[in-house]
Amino acid sequence: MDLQLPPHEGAVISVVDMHTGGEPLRVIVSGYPEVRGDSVLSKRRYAREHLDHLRRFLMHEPRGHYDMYGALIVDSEIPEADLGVLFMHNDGYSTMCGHAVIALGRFAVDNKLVKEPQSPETQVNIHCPCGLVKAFVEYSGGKTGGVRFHSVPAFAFATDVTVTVEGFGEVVVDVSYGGAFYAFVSAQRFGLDVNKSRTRDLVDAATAVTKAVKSQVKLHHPTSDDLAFLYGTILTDGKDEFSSDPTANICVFAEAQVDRSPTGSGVTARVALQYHKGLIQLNQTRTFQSGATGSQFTGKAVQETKCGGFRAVVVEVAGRAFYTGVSRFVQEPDDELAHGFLLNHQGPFRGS
Ligand SMILES: O=C(O)[C@H]1NCC[C@@H]1O
Repeated sequence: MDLQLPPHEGAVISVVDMHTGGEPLRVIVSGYPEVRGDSVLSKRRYAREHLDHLRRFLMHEPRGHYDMYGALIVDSEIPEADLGVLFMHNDGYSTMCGHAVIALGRFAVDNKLVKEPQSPETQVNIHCPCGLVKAFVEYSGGKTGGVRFHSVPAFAFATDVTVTVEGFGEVVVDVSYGGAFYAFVSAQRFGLDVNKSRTRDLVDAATAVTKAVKSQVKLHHPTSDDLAFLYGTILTDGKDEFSSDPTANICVFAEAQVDRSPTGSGVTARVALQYHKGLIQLNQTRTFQSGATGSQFTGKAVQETKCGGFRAVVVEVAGRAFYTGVSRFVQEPDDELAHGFLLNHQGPFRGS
């Protein structure tokens, strides 16, 4: 059967779907209008202000779902970048996304966005809103495989901060930056287990922490105010001391969105925190496991550096991404739900 597109209005948007450790990545390959701006950060602002209907069209139902994630490839103003990217989720636009970098590394090599692929690894420089991230993609016999990346300087922003969390009282959290800011706290503080508790309970606790930190801790980033916001909360199993055993965490980000992967930017921030506390040394590789799916990334601090006045580290994160499909999305003129809506099991219907 020769599949035809139905009669539609507006652009046809083509995507390639992938996943990294279970976390989806919808890579937008054509159909988007020009994203204006003279930097990746200003393009992020432009997309938020002028093109947000397209994010909802692709991320929300009926084409996406509550926990969908996307990447829009854009031009970068940095000469050494092979590509620029904007990240999108259920509520807006992120500044860093490790699971997406792992998938995009493969995508870039497979789709010849880099010059000549090299074996055993091809370097892909991806300009994310937080800065230049270097991905190293396994490449052999014409096939791409696992990906490791070096993120932007990561640093512990504040440790042992007491916040008052609705429903839980005073909670002590750490705040760390790995291209995006996260609050970290052991799930045990809420009587929960990141591997065994109901996802809904983990989401409720993490969301309450996010709300508290957002209102009670003022964040700042040395290079741009656009980076100074709390992206989410990561509940951990509390096993921060170095060990060859995996340590589990679950990341709840954006609007109570649950990462299926161990969270590349979260692993970056968590390694920076562990390094800051003297719990891990340079080049000690730790395995991080998703409490949601059991999928794993590895992470290690590879170099000391600075970010403004913060002592920072370059963190290497490694994982594997897979392709799941290719789609072309359209909108029929008489479809009242075509613009996208969100439904989760806890809240009311939210049309967009
Ligand atoms: O791997 C990561 O860094 C991302 N996954 C979804 C939330 C984060 O952006």
